[in-house]
Amino acid sequence: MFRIGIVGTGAIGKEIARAIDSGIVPAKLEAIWDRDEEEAKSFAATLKSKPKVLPLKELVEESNFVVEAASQAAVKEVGIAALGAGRSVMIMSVGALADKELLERLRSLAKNCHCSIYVPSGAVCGLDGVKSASIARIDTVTITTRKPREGLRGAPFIVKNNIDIDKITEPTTIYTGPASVAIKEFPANVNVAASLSLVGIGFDRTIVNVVVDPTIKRNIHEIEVKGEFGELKTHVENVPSGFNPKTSYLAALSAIATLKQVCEPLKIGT
Ligand SMILES: NC(=O)C1=CN([C@@H]2O[C@H](COP(=O)(O)OP(=O)(O)OC[C@H]3O[C@@H](n4cnc5c(N)ncnc54)[C@H](OP(=O)(O)O)[C@@H]3O)[C@@H](O)[C@H]2O)C=CC1
Ligand SMILES: O=C([O-])CC(=O)C(=O)O
Repeated sequence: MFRIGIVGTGAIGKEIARAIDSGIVPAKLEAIWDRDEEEAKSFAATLKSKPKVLPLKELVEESNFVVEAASQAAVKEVGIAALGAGRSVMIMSVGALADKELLERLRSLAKNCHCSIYVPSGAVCGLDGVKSASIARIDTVTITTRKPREGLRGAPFIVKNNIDIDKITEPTTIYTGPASVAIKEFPANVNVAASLSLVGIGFDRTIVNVVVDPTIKRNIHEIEVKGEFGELKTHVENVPSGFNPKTSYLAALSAIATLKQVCEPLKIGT
């Protein structure tokens, strides 16, 4: 039986915890952790499985599968602690894996301990097709992320460039460039571009457009891929999480679906 530990109990971590608690994922919710320990404790008390609230080291010791749902900065610490102790890990803050050295370190730890690193599709659709297409030649990959103001507010790129997001009254492309840069400029907004880069043609050749769109209420991601296989286009209009407007509900659902797949013998999809 999987004994899951979750680091980060915000919008995604809470949804995952509730899904395990209610039996949607056939596993035990062993422990949770958040840097707001008191909040994590009150959340744990609302769950029927009453998970322990434990700092990273103890959480890893008590669990046999660790979920990172915290921040890009947390990925290194969580990944190394979990894989180093022989636990598989699921990473939500995928942008951290743009750091080639970190990615290689985590890969090699996983290989040595016969563990896996799971990266869910998150808030995008179509990674299955891109993964298949990448077996042959891919020429171009573009992702366009459109979010309402609240979905982008506070991003380093916006702050650094003094963009007054409240003065934007029509759909405006504020960034076009490689995923390698986008993921640093919008760390809480375009992790999807990182997942796409990992399955496709890498962080430098994946082009990201970020659009502030005050006319919409959903987080929209569009992917376009051209290659030897033909062409692929996906479009998803995500309901934002009620807890965190930057994060789409689908991202949490994708994490839950991935955990279900990890825990069950039947695996479907590319
Ligand atoms: N792969 C994908 O498609 C998607 C990925 N994401 C990413 O997934 C991650 C989780 O998203 P979400 O739940 O919406 O984020 P939230 O901000 O709602 O929740 C994250 C929680 O983790 C806490 N936290 C941050 N760093 C640490 C740490 N080192 N140790 C313990 N707790 C920590 C945060 O505390 P505090 O508030 O103090 O920072 C917060 O309570 C984010 O990095 C987000 O960008 C989001 C959407 C889609
Ligand atoms: O949830 C979303 O729509 C996408 C997101 O924030 C991310 O990829 O970081």
